[in-house]
Amino acid sequence: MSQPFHAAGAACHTLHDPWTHGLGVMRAVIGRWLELDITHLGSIITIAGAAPAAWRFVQHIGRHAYGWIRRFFIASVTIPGGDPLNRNVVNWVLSNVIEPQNIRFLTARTEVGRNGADRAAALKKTRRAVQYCPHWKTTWFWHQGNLFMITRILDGFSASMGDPTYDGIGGEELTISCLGRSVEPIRRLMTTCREFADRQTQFFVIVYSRDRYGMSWKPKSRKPIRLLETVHFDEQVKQELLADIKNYLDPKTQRRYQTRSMPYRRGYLFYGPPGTGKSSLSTALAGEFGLDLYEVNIPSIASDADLEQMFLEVPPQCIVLLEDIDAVWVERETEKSEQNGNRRSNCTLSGLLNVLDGVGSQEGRIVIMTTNRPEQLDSALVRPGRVDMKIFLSYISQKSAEQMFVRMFAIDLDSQPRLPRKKKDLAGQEVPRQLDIHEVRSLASKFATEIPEDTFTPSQLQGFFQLHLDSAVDAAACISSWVEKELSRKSDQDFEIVRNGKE
Ligand SMILES: Nc1ncnc2c1ncn2[C@@H]1O[C@H](COP(=O)(O)OP(=O)(O)OP(=O)(O)O)[C@@H](O)[C@H]1O
Repeated sequence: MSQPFHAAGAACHTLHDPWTHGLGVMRAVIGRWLELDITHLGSIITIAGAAPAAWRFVQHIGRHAYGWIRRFFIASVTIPGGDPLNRNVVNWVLSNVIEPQNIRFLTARTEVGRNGADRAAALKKTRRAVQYCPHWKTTWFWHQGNLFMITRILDGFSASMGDPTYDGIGGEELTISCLGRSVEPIRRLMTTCREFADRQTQFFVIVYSRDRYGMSWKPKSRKPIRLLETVHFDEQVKQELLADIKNYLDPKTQRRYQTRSMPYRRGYLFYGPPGTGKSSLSTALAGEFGLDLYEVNIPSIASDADLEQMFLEVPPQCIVLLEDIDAVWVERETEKSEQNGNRRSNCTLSGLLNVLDGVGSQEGRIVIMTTNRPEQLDSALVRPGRVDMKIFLSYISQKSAEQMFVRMFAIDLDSQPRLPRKKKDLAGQEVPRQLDIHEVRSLASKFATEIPEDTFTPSQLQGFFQLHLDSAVDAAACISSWVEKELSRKSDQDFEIVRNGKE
């Protein structure tokens, strides 16, 4: 009679005290062990000894089975590290497959000198942001009804991490595998990744430069698209340049060139004093036509063969930018003397002419060269075929100065509510009221009359605007004294000395 009562009591007890219950179980197990026959113990030891061999056997079978599955039921595509497509795929995976909140493995390092920031300044002892990159090797996911596996080969990972501009995306070889016997789903996935990248970068110009070993092109920065209206120079020349590039990029033109056996490429020379917009125009054109910009820094190129390799690796439709071509200029005589042993430059003029001409040059590319000293350029470099159009960017005209004024101050007009004619703040001070576009335009034309024609560079004027962005009225009022001061400076090397807040 007491038995049922006892059992019920135990159940109740167990329910309320798991600790005691656990102890009870352990006691039972140990009790059983103690009751073990020694022959049982021998069998257990034998089984334990055989377990690793069995495990190895299972692994071996597993590897073979996986190998067979791979061979007959898995399609795969490998993308080399550094290829733009690799970057597109990793970007897509990071945005659509790997959820940031679920990532537990990251690499971290201090952000130094990214996006063209000043390396020296970056290395100063200021606290800098920490850059975290997801650290992943393999990921599985379903996409459009197919099962995919993406594996990153991390062999060269430490080398990538040593590169200060590496952002954890697209540096390592990738293998995309898909369950099935066709690579078609992988191709579709790659198209999705590319479209995703295009959508992400449609408001940016991607600037590529050679990696620090000079081995491959890699994205250096993403510059927000600069509208052509924001680069001020002769409107007629601007329209001619635009029409020329538009015509060149038209597929019909390509067919015409090809049927007539003409090399399908175009070269432009932008020349003019420093600060007149040569680089800005190049970036604006890349944005306007949706092209990537490939920057070639000739002094850093090790040899003509490397230069040729670089040109071979640029994609068919892009802009190749050779900035300050005069800075690397080697006159033919100098080049001859260099051949006699006094060699200074790694990359020769003839090497440059070769790549511009065709050896190792991609069809469909646009080459833009910029210079401050066009008179020093060899006529061979700027002959038609290598330079098809020369654009002079000069000191700012009154008309451009007026346009620049309107651009600086009209930008926020629409988004700001129009204030009443006279308004006072809580302290009774009069608040400057919002101008309308007509008033800005009229101030702009007054402003422009104060600017002597073709005297200042647009970048000088931009410097003036930076000091007066708060008020168009102030800018218009201060321009005459600024002009006077600038004209009285003997040269560009004269600096304003500011003492106790005064000049
Ligand atoms: N024509 C222009 N229209 C508008 N802004 C300009 C123009 N020219 C220069 N700027 C401004 O001046 C700055 C320097 O311009 P940019 O670097 O394009 O000149 P650059 O001619 O390439 O100079 P450098 O020969 O020294 O390389 C930029 O911030 C740019 O916005």
